[in-house]
Amino acid sequence: MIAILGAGKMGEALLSGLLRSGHDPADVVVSDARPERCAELLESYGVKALANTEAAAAAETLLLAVKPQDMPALLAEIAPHAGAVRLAISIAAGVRTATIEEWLPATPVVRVMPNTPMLVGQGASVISAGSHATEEHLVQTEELLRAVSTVTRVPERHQDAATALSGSGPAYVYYLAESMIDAGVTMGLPRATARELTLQTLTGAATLMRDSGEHPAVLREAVTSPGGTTAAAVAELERRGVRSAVLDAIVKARDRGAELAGE
Ligand SMILES: NC(=O)C1=CN([C@@H]2O[C@H](COP(=O)(O)OP(=O)(O)OC[C@H]3O[C@@H](n4cnc5c(N)ncnc54)[C@H](O)[C@@H]3O)[C@@H](O)[C@H]2O)C=CC1
Ligand SMILES: O=C(O)[C@@H]1CCC=N1
Repeated sequence: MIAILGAGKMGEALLSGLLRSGHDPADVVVSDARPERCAELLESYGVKALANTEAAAAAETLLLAVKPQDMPALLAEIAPHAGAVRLAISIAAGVRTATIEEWLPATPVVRVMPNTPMLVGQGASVISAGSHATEEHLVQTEELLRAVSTVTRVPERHQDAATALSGSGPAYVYYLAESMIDAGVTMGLPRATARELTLQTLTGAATLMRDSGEHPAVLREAVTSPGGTTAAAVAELERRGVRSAVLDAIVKARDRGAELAGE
Protein backbone atom coordinates (compact mmCIF):
# COMPACT_ATOMS: atom_id res chain seq x y z
CA MET A 1 0.00 0.00 0.00
CA ILE A 2 1.21 3.49 -0.93
CA ALA A 3 -0.07 6.47 1.10
CA ILE A 4 0.08 10.03 -0.23
CA LEU A 5 0.07 12.37 2.75
CA GLY A 6 -0.88 15.89 1.62
CA ALA A 7 -2.85 15.51 -1.58
CA GLY A 8 -2.61 19.04 -3.00
CA LYS A 9 -1.37 19.92 -6.50
CA MET A 10 1.81 17.85 -6.38
CA GLY A 11 0.18 15.02 -4.41
CA GLU A 12 -2.53 14.74 -7.06
CA ALA A 13 0.08 14.72 -9.84
CA LEU A 14 1.83 11.82 -8.10
CA LEU A 15 -1.48 10.04 -7.60
CA SER A 16 -2.52 10.34 -11.25
CA GLY A 17 0.94 9.17 -12.35
CA LEU A 18 0.78 6.11 -10.10
CA LEU A 19 -2.62 5.14 -11.46
CA ARG A 20 -1.57 5.80 -15.08
CA SER A 21 1.46 3.56 -14.64
CA GLY A 22 -0.76 0.67 -13.57
CA HIS A 23 -1.08 0.89 -9.79
CA ASP A 24 -4.45 -0.37 -8.58
CA PRO A 25 -6.53 2.41 -6.91
CA ALA A 26 -7.17 -0.12 -4.12
CA ASP A 27 -3.42 -0.08 -3.31
CA VAL A 28 -3.20 3.70 -2.94
CA VAL A 29 -4.66 5.83 -0.13
CA VAL A 30 -4.55 9.58 0.36
CA SER A 31 -4.82 11.81 3.39
CA ASP A 32 -5.30 15.54 3.46
CA ALA A 33 -6.12 18.14 6.10
CA ARG A 34 -9.05 19.34 3.92
CA PRO A 35 -11.96 16.85 3.91
CA GLU A 36 -13.39 18.39 0.70
CA ARG A 37 -10.09 17.64 -1.06
CA CYS A 38 -10.32 13.99 -0.01
CA ALA A 39 -13.88 13.81 -1.37
CA GLU A 40 -12.70 15.31 -4.69
CA LEU A 41 -9.94 12.71 -5.09
CA LEU A 42 -12.29 9.86 -4.23
CA GLU A 43 -14.68 11.15 -6.88
CA SER A 44 -11.99 11.65 -9.57
CA TYR A 45 -9.72 8.66 -8.97
CA GLY A 46 -11.66 6.21 -6.78
CA VAL A 47 -8.97 6.22 -4.08
CA LYS A 48 -9.80 5.92 -0.41
CA ALA A 49 -8.97 8.76 2.00
CA LEU A 50 -7.83 7.99 5.53
CA ALA A 51 -6.66 10.05 8.50
CA ASN A 52 -2.89 10.68 8.51
CA THR A 53 -2.31 8.18 11.30
CA GLU A 54 -4.41 5.45 9.64
CA ALA A 55 -2.72 6.01 6.28
CA ALA A 56 0.74 5.82 7.87
CA ALA A 57 -0.21 2.61 9.70
CA ALA A 58 -1.61 0.98 6.55
CA ALA A 59 1.21 1.77 4.12
CA GLU A 60 4.66 0.37 3.39
CA THR A 61 5.49 3.41 1.25
CA LEU A 62 4.75 6.99 2.29
CA LEU A 63 4.77 9.89 -0.17
CA LEU A 64 5.07 13.02 1.97
CA ALA A 65 3.68 15.93 -0.09
CA VAL A 66 2.65 18.63 2.41
CA LYS A 67 4.25 22.10 2.35
CA PRO A 68 7.64 22.27 4.10
CA GLN A 69 6.19 24.29 7.01
CA ASP A 70 3.53 21.60 7.60
CA MET A 71 6.07 18.76 7.64
CA PRO A 72 7.11 18.89 11.36
CA ALA A 73 3.48 18.60 12.55
CA LEU A 74 2.77 15.79 10.08
CA LEU A 75 5.89 13.82 11.08
CA ALA A 76 5.12 14.25 14.79
CA GLU A 77 1.59 12.99 14.18
CA ILE A 78 2.46 9.92 12.10
CA ALA A 79 5.72 8.83 13.78
CA PRO A 80 4.08 6.62 16.44
CA HIS A 81 2.02 4.86 13.74
CA ALA A 82 4.62 4.33 11.02
CA GLY A 83 6.12 1.05 12.27
CA ALA A 84 5.37 -0.86 9.06
CA VAL A 85 6.73 1.82 6.75
CA ARG A 86 9.56 0.52 4.54
CA LEU A 87 10.19 3.70 2.51
CA ALA A 88 9.38 7.39 3.09
CA ILE A 89 9.63 9.63 0.03
CA SER A 90 9.46 13.39 0.63
CA ILE A 91 8.95 16.06 -2.02
CA ALA A 92 9.03 19.00 0.42
CA ALA A 93 11.46 21.71 -0.69
CA GLY A 94 14.35 22.26 1.73
CA VAL A 95 13.44 19.47 4.19
CA ARG A 96 16.56 17.38 4.71
CA THR A 97 16.48 13.58 4.95
CA ALA A 98 18.18 13.90 8.38
CA THR A 99 15.20 15.91 9.65
CA ILE A 100 12.77 13.20 8.54
CA GLU A 101 15.02 10.51 10.03
CA GLU A 102 14.82 12.28 13.40
CA TRP A 103 11.10 11.46 13.39
CA LEU A 104 11.23 8.12 11.58
CA PRO A 105 14.49 6.60 12.84
CA ALA A 106 15.80 3.63 10.83
CA THR A 107 13.25 4.28 8.05
CA PRO A 108 14.80 4.56 4.56
CA VAL A 109 14.12 8.10 3.33
CA VAL A 110 14.42 9.41 -0.23
CA ARG A 111 14.22 13.15 -0.87
CA VAL A 112 12.78 14.34 -4.17
CA MET A 113 12.65 17.74 -5.84
CA PRO A 114 10.06 17.58 -8.61
CA ASN A 115 8.65 20.50 -10.60
CA THR A 116 5.16 21.53 -11.66
CA PRO A 117 5.25 20.18 -15.26
CA MET A 118 4.80 16.89 -13.38
CA LEU A 119 1.10 17.88 -13.48
CA VAL A 120 1.12 17.09 -17.22
CA GLY A 121 3.54 14.16 -17.03
CA GLN A 122 6.56 16.30 -18.09
CA GLY A 123 8.31 16.92 -14.78
CA ALA A 124 12.01 16.87 -13.96
CA SER A 125 12.81 15.31 -10.58
CA VAL A 126 16.08 14.93 -8.72
CA ILE A 127 16.35 12.35 -5.94
CA SER A 128 18.79 11.79 -3.07
CA ALA A 129 19.09 8.92 -0.61
CA GLY A 130 18.93 9.42 3.13
CA SER A 131 21.31 7.54 5.41
CA HIS A 132 19.24 4.31 5.51
CA ALA A 133 18.14 4.29 1.85
CA THR A 134 19.79 1.76 -0.46
CA GLU A 135 19.94 1.23 -4.23
CA GLU A 136 16.68 -0.69 -3.96
CA HIS A 137 14.90 2.32 -2.41
CA LEU A 138 16.24 4.66 -5.10
CA VAL A 139 15.06 2.26 -7.81
CA GLN A 140 11.64 2.02 -6.16
CA THR A 141 11.40 5.83 -6.05
CA GLU A 142 12.47 6.11 -9.70
CA GLU A 143 9.73 3.65 -10.66
CA LEU A 144 7.11 5.69 -8.80
CA LEU A 145 8.17 8.98 -10.40
CA ARG A 146 8.85 7.85 -13.98
CA ALA A 147 5.20 8.09 -15.04
CA VAL A 148 5.24 11.84 -14.42
CA SER A 149 8.85 13.01 -14.72
CA THR A 150 12.42 12.29 -15.66
CA VAL A 151 14.47 11.26 -12.63
CA THR A 152 18.10 12.22 -11.93
CA ARG A 153 20.10 11.10 -8.90
CA VAL A 154 22.14 13.76 -7.10
CA PRO A 155 23.99 13.77 -3.79
CA GLU A 156 21.84 15.55 -1.19
CA ARG A 157 24.29 18.48 -1.04
CA HIS A 158 23.15 19.35 -4.59
CA GLN A 159 19.45 19.44 -3.73
CA ASP A 160 19.40 23.22 -3.14
CA ALA A 161 21.06 23.82 -6.51
CA ALA A 162 18.61 21.49 -8.27
CA THR A 163 15.71 23.17 -6.49
CA ALA A 164 16.94 26.55 -7.78
CA LEU A 165 17.38 25.24 -11.34
CA SER A 166 14.55 22.82 -12.07
CA GLY A 167 12.26 23.11 -9.01
CA SER A 168 11.80 26.87 -9.42
CA GLY A 169 12.76 26.74 -13.12
CA PRO A 170 9.24 26.72 -14.59
CA ALA A 171 8.71 30.16 -12.97
CA TYR A 172 11.65 31.59 -14.95
CA VAL A 173 10.24 30.21 -18.19
CA TYR A 174 6.79 31.68 -17.44
CA TYR A 175 8.45 35.01 -16.62
CA LEU A 176 10.10 34.98 -20.06
CA ALA A 177 6.80 33.93 -21.65
CA GLU A 178 4.95 36.84 -20.02
CA SER A 179 7.62 39.28 -21.28
CA MET A 180 7.46 37.91 -24.83
CA ILE A 181 3.64 38.08 -24.92
CA ASP A 182 3.73 41.66 -23.60
CA ALA A 183 6.26 42.59 -26.29
CA GLY A 184 3.96 41.16 -28.97
CA VAL A 185 1.01 43.15 -27.59
CA THR A 186 3.16 46.33 -27.37
CA MET A 187 3.88 45.94 -31.09
CA GLY A 188 0.16 45.61 -31.84
CA LEU A 189 -0.38 41.85 -32.11
CA PRO A 190 -3.67 40.55 -30.68
CA ARG A 191 -2.96 39.00 -27.23
CA ALA A 192 -4.19 35.55 -28.35
CA THR A 193 -1.81 35.63 -31.33
CA ALA A 194 1.10 36.77 -29.14
CA ARG A 195 0.34 33.96 -26.68
CA GLU A 196 0.13 31.27 -29.35
CA LEU A 197 3.36 32.38 -31.07
CA THR A 198 5.22 32.57 -27.72
CA LEU A 199 3.98 29.17 -26.59
CA GLN A 200 4.87 27.39 -29.83
CA THR A 201 8.27 29.13 -29.93
CA LEU A 202 9.15 27.97 -26.39
CA THR A 203 7.89 24.43 -27.02
CA GLY A 204 9.57 24.19 -30.44
CA ALA A 205 12.89 25.64 -29.24
CA ALA A 206 13.00 23.20 -26.29
CA THR A 207 12.16 20.25 -28.54
CA LEU A 208 14.85 21.27 -31.06
CA MET A 209 17.44 21.58 -28.28
CA ARG A 210 16.53 18.14 -26.96
CA ASP A 211 16.26 16.35 -30.32
CA SER A 212 19.36 17.89 -31.94
CA GLY A 213 21.55 17.49 -28.83
CA GLU A 214 23.22 20.76 -29.89
CA HIS A 215 24.66 23.31 -27.50
CA PRO A 216 22.20 26.22 -27.09
CA ALA A 217 24.85 28.67 -28.33
CA VAL A 218 25.03 26.78 -31.66
CA LEU A 219 21.24 26.86 -32.00
CA ARG A 220 21.21 30.58 -31.21
CA GLU A 221 23.89 31.26 -33.83
CA ALA A 222 21.75 29.44 -36.40
CA VAL A 223 18.96 32.00 -35.80
CA THR A 224 21.26 35.01 -35.84
CA SER A 225 21.82 36.50 -39.32
CA PRO A 226 24.71 38.98 -39.61
CA GLY A 227 23.36 42.49 -39.08
CA GLY A 228 19.84 41.10 -38.71
CA THR A 229 16.95 41.21 -36.27
CA THR A 230 18.12 38.57 -33.79
CA ALA A 231 21.56 40.20 -33.50
CA ALA A 232 19.84 43.49 -32.59
CA ALA A 233 17.76 41.77 -29.88
CA VAL A 234 20.64 39.75 -28.41
CA ALA A 235 22.87 42.84 -28.28
CA GLU A 236 20.21 44.58 -26.18
CA LEU A 237 19.94 41.57 -23.83
CA GLU A 238 23.72 41.59 -23.41
CA ARG A 239 23.80 45.36 -22.85
CA ARG A 240 21.20 44.95 -20.06
CA GLY A 241 23.16 42.13 -18.44
CA VAL A 242 20.31 39.61 -18.73
CA ARG A 243 22.70 36.63 -18.81
CA SER A 244 24.36 37.55 -15.53
CA ALA A 245 21.00 38.52 -13.99
CA VAL A 246 19.68 35.01 -14.72
CA LEU A 247 22.81 33.43 -13.28
CA ASP A 248 22.67 35.57 -10.12
CA ALA A 249 18.93 34.97 -9.72
CA ILE A 250 19.36 31.19 -9.75
CA VAL A 251 22.24 31.37 -7.26
CA LYS A 252 19.97 33.52 -5.03
CA ALA A 253 17.30 30.81 -5.22
CA ARG A 254 19.92 28.21 -4.21
CA ASP A 255 21.00 30.35 -1.24
CA ARG A 256 17.38 30.90 -0.16
CA GLY A 257 16.84 27.11 -0.27
CA ALA A 258 19.82 26.57 2.02
CA GLU A 259 18.51 29.28 4.36
CA LEU A 260 15.05 27.66 4.50
CA ALA A 261 16.66 24.29 5.25
CA GLY A 262 18.43 25.94 8.21
CA GLU A 263 21.90 25.49 6.74
N1 LIG B 1 4.65 23.79 -6.32
C1 LIG B 1 5.91 23.57 -6.76
O1 LIG B 1 6.44 24.17 -7.72
C2 LIG B 1 6.72 22.53 -6.10
C3 LIG B 1 6.38 22.04 -4.87
N2 LIG B 1 7.16 21.14 -4.25
C4 LIG B 1 6.83 20.66 -2.93
O2 LIG B 1 5.64 19.91 -2.99
C5 LIG B 1 4.97 19.99 -1.75
C6 LIG B 1 3.49 20.21 -2.00
O3 LIG B 1 3.32 21.39 -2.72
P1 LIG B 1 1.93 21.73 -3.46
O4 LIG B 1 1.28 20.47 -3.92
O5 LIG B 1 2.25 22.81 -4.41
O6 LIG B 1 1.09 22.31 -2.22
P2 LIG B 1 -0.49 22.27 -1.95
O7 LIG B 1 -0.78 23.35 -0.97
O8 LIG B 1 -1.25 22.24 -3.24
O9 LIG B 1 -0.69 20.86 -1.24
C7 LIG B 1 -0.38 20.59 0.10
C8 LIG B 1 -1.56 19.81 0.69
O10 LIG B 1 -1.20 19.38 2.02
C9 LIG B 1 -2.38 19.45 2.81
N3 LIG B 1 -1.95 19.47 4.22
C10 LIG B 1 -1.44 20.49 4.94
N4 LIG B 1 -1.14 20.08 6.19
C11 LIG B 1 -1.45 18.75 6.25
C12 LIG B 1 -1.35 17.78 7.26
N5 LIG B 1 -0.83 18.03 8.47
N6 LIG B 1 -1.77 16.54 6.97
C13 LIG B 1 -2.28 16.23 5.74
N7 LIG B 1 -2.41 17.13 4.76
C14 LIG B 1 -1.99 18.37 5.00
C15 LIG B 1 -3.10 20.69 2.34
O11 LIG B 1 -4.48 20.65 2.67
C16 LIG B 1 -2.84 20.62 0.82
O12 LIG B 1 -3.88 19.96 0.13
C17 LIG B 1 5.65 21.11 -0.96
O13 LIG B 1 6.39 20.55 0.09
C18 LIG B 1 6.56 21.79 -1.96
O14 LIG B 1 7.78 22.21 -1.36
C19 LIG B 1 8.26 20.64 -4.85
C20 LIG B 1 8.63 21.06 -6.09
C21 LIG B 1 7.91 22.05 -6.80
O1 LIG C 1 9.43 28.37 -4.42
C1 LIG C 1 9.63 27.39 -3.69
O2 LIG C 1 10.13 27.55 -2.55
C2 LIG C 1 9.26 26.00 -4.16
C3 LIG C 1 10.44 25.13 -4.31
C4 LIG C 1 10.53 24.79 -5.75
C5 LIG C 1 9.38 25.40 -6.34
N1 LIG C 1 8.66 26.02 -5.48
